Amino acid sequence: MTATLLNGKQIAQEIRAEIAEQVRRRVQAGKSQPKLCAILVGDDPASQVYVRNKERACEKAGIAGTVDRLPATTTGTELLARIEQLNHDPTVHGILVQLPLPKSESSADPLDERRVLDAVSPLKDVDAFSPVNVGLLMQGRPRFLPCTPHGVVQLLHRCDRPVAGKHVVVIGRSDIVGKPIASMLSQRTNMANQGDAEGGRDVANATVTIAHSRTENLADVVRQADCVIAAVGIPKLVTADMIRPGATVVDVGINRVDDKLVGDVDFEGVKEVAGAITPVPGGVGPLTIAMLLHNTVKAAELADG
Ligand SMILES: Nc1nc2c(c(=O)[nH]1)N[C@@H](CN(C=O)c1ccc(C(=O)N[C@@H](CCC(=O)O)C(=O)O)cc1)CN2
Ligand SMILES: [Mg+2]
Repeated sequence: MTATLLNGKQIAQEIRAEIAEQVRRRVQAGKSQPKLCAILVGDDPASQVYVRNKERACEKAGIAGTVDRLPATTTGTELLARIEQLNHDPTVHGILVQLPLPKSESSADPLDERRVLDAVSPLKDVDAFSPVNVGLLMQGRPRFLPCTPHGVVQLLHRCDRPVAGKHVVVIGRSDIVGKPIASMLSQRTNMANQGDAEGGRDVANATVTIAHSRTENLADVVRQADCVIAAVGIPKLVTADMIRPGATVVDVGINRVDDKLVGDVDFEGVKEVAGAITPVPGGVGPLTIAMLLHNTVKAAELADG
């Protein structure tokens, strides 16, 4: 069997076109142009590419996008002060701090990721990393959905891969992907809130298992899954023998091995067993940026009152 390819790149393009149209209508109605400010500290090459891609995606969608590029020598106090400025700037609707932050050069005044993310106003927190937004999501009344998990939900929804009543195994328990996707897929209502739900399937009400580095007999656990979501950051961890025939396999991993991009799934082997599979690149990654645009428009709507 050869799996259906879940083309995240194409779905991201569809979503971005929908958002561009939403922004066009919004501005035509006399409302403000949504504005996103990204903060990039240091010179991590991958982060520079992601932030540049966010800037470009904003521009194409009619969203104003700016990037604050700060040196790796920036202190915790300086970064918190910049976030506070943006929190109070009424022209800025969305704020994000690109992760990872560099290893601090100032031991007296370090860049503390938790403190930095906590400082972003929950009403402008388009990454949905603040404790307020995480709490709202856990309670089933999200304000912003975290971008990568929302991308996965959109992918399953738009590719007609229902998970209601099914067993989803999430491999990985990060705050950015594993924990929120497990929460979203197990909730009572569909979390996919971009675009028209018609034609899609219920992406909620799943039975979810979270597996991780301490899980015993990982292969046995994964073999029980109707849908596997791999977000653990270990290249090609998920192999064909771990997959139930016909299962849906979503690869969130982006690992650089010998200058090549490799997912957490052994794509060549698994595609012969799975019912559907995302590639890397071109799977979940492009949806992260599409869902960031969605959240930026939502932040502008919240500011409308
Ligand atoms: N503040 C944030 N930091 C980080 C996030 C985030 O959502 N918010 N996620 C990742 C990085 N990221 C966006 O920031 C991101 C990663 C990958 C892609 C993507 O499109 N990947 C492509 C491959 C691109 C490549 O060649 O590297 C793909 O998978 O097809 C988009 C966004 C960590 N930090
Ligand atoms: Mg991918």
